[in-house]
Amino acid sequence: MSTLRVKAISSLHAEFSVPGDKSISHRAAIIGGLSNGVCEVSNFLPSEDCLNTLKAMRALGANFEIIEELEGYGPTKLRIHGQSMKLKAPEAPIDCGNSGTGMRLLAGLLAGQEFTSELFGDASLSSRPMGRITVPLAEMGAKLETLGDKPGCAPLRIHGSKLKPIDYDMPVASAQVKSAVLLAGLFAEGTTSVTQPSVTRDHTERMFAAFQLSCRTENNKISVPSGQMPESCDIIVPGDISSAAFWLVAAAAMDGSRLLVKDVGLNPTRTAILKVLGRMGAKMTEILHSSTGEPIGNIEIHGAPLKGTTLLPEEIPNLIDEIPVIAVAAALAEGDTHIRNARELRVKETDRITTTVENLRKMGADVEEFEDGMIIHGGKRLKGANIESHGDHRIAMAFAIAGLFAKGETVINGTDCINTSYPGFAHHLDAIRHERTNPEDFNLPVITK
Ligand SMILES: O=C(O)C1=C[C@@H](OP(=O)(O)O)[C@@H](O)[C@H](O)C1
Ligand SMILES: C=C(OP(=O)(O)O)C(=O)O
Repeated sequence: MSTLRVKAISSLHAEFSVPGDKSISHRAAIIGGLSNGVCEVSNFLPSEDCLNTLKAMRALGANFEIIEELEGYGPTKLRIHGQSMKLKAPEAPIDCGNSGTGMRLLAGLLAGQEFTSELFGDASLSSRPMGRITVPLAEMGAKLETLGDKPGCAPLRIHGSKLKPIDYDMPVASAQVKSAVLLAGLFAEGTTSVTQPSVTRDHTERMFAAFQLSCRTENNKISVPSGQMPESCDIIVPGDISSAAFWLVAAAAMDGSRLLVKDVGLNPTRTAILKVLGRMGAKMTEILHSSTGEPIGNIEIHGAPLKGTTLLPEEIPNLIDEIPVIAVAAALAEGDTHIRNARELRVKETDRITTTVENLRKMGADVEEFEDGMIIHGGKRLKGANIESHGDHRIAMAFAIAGLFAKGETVINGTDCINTSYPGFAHHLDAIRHERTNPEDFNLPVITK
């Protein structure tokens, strides 16, 4: 089991970009693989989650060629050969690894195929709820079996069939469920709609538009007609704001620091963290430099003494993956931070309410746990501790950031999981820990094939 050791730093002055967006990379692999030609994808995220989705699409017939590779990880630039909506039956069960997004989106895709397939994942993924997708997909006419030891959990056996369209009132604010139903909708006979209880990330809708698939959003109802063919196109994946969030928090909480994160996704359904850090007192400027498809830009942030805040219920889905590191920011801020209405955290890679609270307490923070979140009474000096990631990438990275502020050494146990979403995190952490200011020290090694 690998570990990271972190000590406090006194300044952070850096400029760099983070690897590609995980959500967008999954969708580029899936929709590119369905398209009617060759798609070049730049800044693809070569993390384990996205590589599993890419391999899944290859098992379904959509091959890819690597143009550029992040050394030791996988493709950052590739060419996907679309299958014009005609997938082949995979020869073996498909491994989704640790990825809820991969499994749920692929299940939607497979529900409409005229063959039987199986999806499985690691222990964490095998304990996450799949009923949220099997229910609407069964309503569309697919037969899905959950084969896991835990009821309603993976592995999934999917007996695909001709689908009928549904008008689905989604009970949870989940972009994965929405996307699974919309992908299935491409293979249904008629128009499929999903109504979401509040705005969730809209990368599927934007990716559909990039591939010239008609898809309408009106008052939180998203509708997709069937009988469409995705027109192949080239995709540039922006940097992942969920990865940038770790450094944004580090800079925000360090008075006198300056950080410039370049070429990062600024999709408004993902930027709630910027609003929260702004309310906490961080000084920020966003400069948008491209807004076709997915908005991309730079974020410049200056640290300041932070104060507590309350996360708004409608913000929760738009910063769900950033909550562990927001909790770290809250522990470093003066006053109370209320994180409630966030029950969804209990069904992520770990129960992130428990794992965040447990590790914050180990570091000396004052935290109250609730069924749907936590209240953090900030301002106590953090102390180094032995942190357990429990195999959860966001927990491992969030507490590496906490370690940059703690008295004494912080040891994070179980850091291999970081490759789920952020290859190169250890390199960036090393540059930050050594208080490097030269942008070149942050570059990750890319090999052209
Ligand atoms: O659609 C996506 O790409 C994602 C949606 C979110 O999950 P939910 O849809 O379960 O909220 C998020 O936590 C996950 O990391 C990525
Ligand atoms: C929850 C996450 O991802 P997924 O649901 O795809 O496993 C995450 O990346 O924090």
